[in-house]
Amino acid sequence: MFLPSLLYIKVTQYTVLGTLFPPILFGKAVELLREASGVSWSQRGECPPMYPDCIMTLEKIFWCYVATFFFWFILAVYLDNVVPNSNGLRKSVFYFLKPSYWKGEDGDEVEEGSLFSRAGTSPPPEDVVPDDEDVLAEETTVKCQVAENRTDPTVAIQVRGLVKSYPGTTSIGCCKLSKSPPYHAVKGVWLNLPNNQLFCLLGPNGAGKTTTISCLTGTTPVTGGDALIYGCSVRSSVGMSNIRRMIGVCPQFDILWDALSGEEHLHLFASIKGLPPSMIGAAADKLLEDVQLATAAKCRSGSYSGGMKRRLSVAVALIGDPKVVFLDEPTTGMDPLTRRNVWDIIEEAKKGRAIVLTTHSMEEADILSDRIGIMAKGRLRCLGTSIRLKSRFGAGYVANVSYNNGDTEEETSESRVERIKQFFRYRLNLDPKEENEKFLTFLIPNEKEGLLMDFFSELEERAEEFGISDIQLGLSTLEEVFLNIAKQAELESAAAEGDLVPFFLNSGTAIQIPKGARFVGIPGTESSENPRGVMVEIYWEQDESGLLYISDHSPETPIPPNVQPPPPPPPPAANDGTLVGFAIDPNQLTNDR
Ligand SMILES: Nc1ncnc2c1ncn2[C@@H]1O[C@H](COP(=O)(O)OP(=O)(O)OP(=O)(O)O)[C@@H](O)[C@H]1O
Repeated sequence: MFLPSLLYIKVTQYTVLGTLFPPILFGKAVELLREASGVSWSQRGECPPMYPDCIMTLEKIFWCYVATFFFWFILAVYLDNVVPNSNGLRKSVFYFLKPSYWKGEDGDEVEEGSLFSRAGTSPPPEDVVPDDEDVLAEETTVKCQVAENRTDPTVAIQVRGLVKSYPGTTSIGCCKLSKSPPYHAVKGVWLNLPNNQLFCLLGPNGAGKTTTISCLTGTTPVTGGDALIYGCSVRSSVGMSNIRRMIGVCPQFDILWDALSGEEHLHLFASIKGLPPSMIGAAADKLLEDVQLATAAKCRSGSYSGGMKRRLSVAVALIGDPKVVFLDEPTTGMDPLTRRNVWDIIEEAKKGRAIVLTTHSMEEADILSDRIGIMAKGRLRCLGTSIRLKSRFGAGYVANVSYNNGDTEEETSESRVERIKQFFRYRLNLDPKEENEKFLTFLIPNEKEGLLMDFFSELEERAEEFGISDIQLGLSTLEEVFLNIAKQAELESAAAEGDLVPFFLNSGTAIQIPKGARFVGIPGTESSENPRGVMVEIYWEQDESGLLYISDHSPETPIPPNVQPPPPPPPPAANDGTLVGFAIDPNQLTNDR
């Protein structure tokens, strides 16, 4: 308190200069008060002469200051632990009562949800046997390895029935309690991801890709199951600290400091990852060169474009030579040229490490991945190489037939096109999906695969006769596979939720049908001719936001006699009295047909 006044005396001849420094002004004020009141530091334990019965002496005030310093400091540390961080994680309100906290053994013991909400316990997600044979085979392999306690040295990441649920929370509002249901974002994923491979995780928005990556990188705690990265468990705090040393992460949203340059970011992360100081400069320069940021290396990242920030995030993920790299939509916002450059970097980075990539670009997945898994609604729906997925889940093959224009009056291009179409119709029972002046496009379903060899050899032999200039045959695209899987998952979930949507029969009658149902029986259509009544096949599509809508429906056909009547008969009516159609299990129809 007296040091500033001392300074003031020292600079008293430079009064103007002294007034520039607030502590000196404050010191002078205290000095004046002290002189006026007669209070001095040496008599701090006594009341001032003018207030002989004072409650607080200067000494008491001093010790109160010391005590409140510790009080506010401890409160700040407590609130820092119990108020949810940016990932919604916090320690329990009574964390300081646990001995493990004081022994430094509590590691990642965290809870989720806001401080003023009570996290309920959520029932685990239903244990469902995967429909897909490849997903089931992978699950069986991992389960066997776990049961036999066998580790495969080629496996970098082993995901063991990973579950992530966000429990329903009870929030206390101003006058009522509101309760949200639990949400299972990841519902039991089993996977072995080998070293030297890039595994691409695809899925529509909200499928659970980022949540899976967050669980594997320790950003969010897992609810059930486990995952091992080179034998270290994400559930243990010791395992997690080993994992953090082994991994590089490019998160979905850039976590960069605007004030630091690209070069400073790489130096910082290289030091955190323990790279020897002598190697940091060279490693950072090489990565900056690779991601084409060498010229902007010394500029503050706050001035970078979105694409440059993504490239810097990719470089941050790769610095320090991590054994496992997680890239969550790394090429979002990049122009096609830069994206190709980043693909080269990722391709190069595969050597000696495992990479997990999520993307919404099917081209990126096709080019970079060694294996692809498609997730939807928290479950892995299919698994395999791009070619396997296309042949199993694609619509089949795409044949493009280009033809020359007819050059004689008898041989016009129309007559040529008609003959090609007839050939396809007669041999494969197919009509073109697309037709223009130069070529015809046919979609050939997988079940016709056996006929294709003979069909295309004959077409090639007769190419001159048909005026065909070129034939291209390819597999359907990964995009089609993705859309099929996403639609299937949406249909399953809609059917499980039991929502009803309006539907108009050809006669104009409105009925309600279960959302997502493929075959729907129409109540009240039973007759002597059709004792089970009639049904329609509904063709569902997804709009741009993924919502299901009815694109078309088949004519009304009799329900086969083996189809079980809906429980309970007669079908219930909707609230407004509209009849409700009943879903027919497609298996009953295929057995019959
Ligand atoms: N803290 C949370 N509380 C409740 N639900 C959450 C929380 N975080 C994520 N979710 C939900 O979990 C689901 C999966 O989200 P996730 O981010 O993993 O999806 P994604 O497949 O990565 O989607 P995108 O392609 O849009 O990134 C979403 O429905 C999301 O709303």
